[in-house]
Amino acid sequence: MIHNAQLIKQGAEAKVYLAPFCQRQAIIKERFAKAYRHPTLDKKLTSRRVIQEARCLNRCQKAFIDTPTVYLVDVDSSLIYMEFIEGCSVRDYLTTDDGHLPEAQAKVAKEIGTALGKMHNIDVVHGDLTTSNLMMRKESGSLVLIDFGLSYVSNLIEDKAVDLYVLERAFTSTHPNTEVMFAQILEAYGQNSKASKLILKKLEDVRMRGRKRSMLG
Ligand SMILES: Nc1ncnc2c1ncn2[C@@H]1O[C@H](COP(=O)(O)OP(=O)(O)OP(=O)(O)O)[C@@H](O)[C@H]1O
Repeated sequence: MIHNAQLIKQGAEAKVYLAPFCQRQAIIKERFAKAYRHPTLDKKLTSRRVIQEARCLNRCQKAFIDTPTVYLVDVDSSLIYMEFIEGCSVRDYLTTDDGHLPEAQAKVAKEIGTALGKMHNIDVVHGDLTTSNLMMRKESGSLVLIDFGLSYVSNLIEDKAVDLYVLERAFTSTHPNTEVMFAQILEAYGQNSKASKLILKKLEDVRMRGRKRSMLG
C-alpha cells in the first residue's frame, strides 16, 4: 500500500501510481506477483525486471537522454519511484484535432529520431516503442522517453532495427497519414545513430519479414 497514491494505470505487469514523494509528485511503478508462477521464481523474475528497468533508465540519463529521473528503487517491494513528467504523449498530440503545423510535427519527429539514435548508441533497446511511450514536456515541449519496462542492453543491429519497426507499426496502426513524419524520424535517427546505415538496412529486412508473415496470416 503506497501512501496517498492515485492509481493511474493498471497494466498486465505493473501498476502505475501518482503519489507525493519528498515534497514532489512522483510516478511509482509497482510490479506485482503473477499467480500462475512459482512464488520463488516469480520474485526472482520480478526483481530482475525492476533492476533492468532502473538500469536502462540510469544508462540513458548518464548519456543525457531525457528520461524520467529515478528517485528510488525498492527491489524488495518491486517499486521504482521516478520523476513525474508533466505533459502529453505523442499519441495524444497526434490524435488531438487541432491541425498541427507541419513544422511543429517535423520538430517532434526530429526530437524522436535524435533521442532514439542516442539511445541505440549506448546499446539500450527500448522494447516497447509506441507513441504512448514518447512524451512531450508541458513547459518546453521537449521529448521524453518513458516506460523502460521491457528494455534491455544489446549491441545487436537486429534488436535495434526491430525496436524501430515496432515504432513504425505503432505509427501506421494508430496514426493515419504519418508516413512523412516517420520518414523524418528515420532521417534524424540516421544523423544521430552511429550504426544507422546497418540498422536502417536491417529495418528493410525486418519489414519484409513482417510483410511475409502477414501475407501468410
Ligand atoms: N514518468 C512518468 N511521468 C508521467 N506519466 C507517466 C510516467 N510513467 C508512466 N506514466 C504514465 O503511465 C502510463 C503507464 O506507464 P508505463 O507505460 O510505464 O506502464 P506499463 O505500460 O503498464 O508498464 P510495462 O510496459 O512495463 O508493463 C504511461 O502510458 C503514462 O501515461
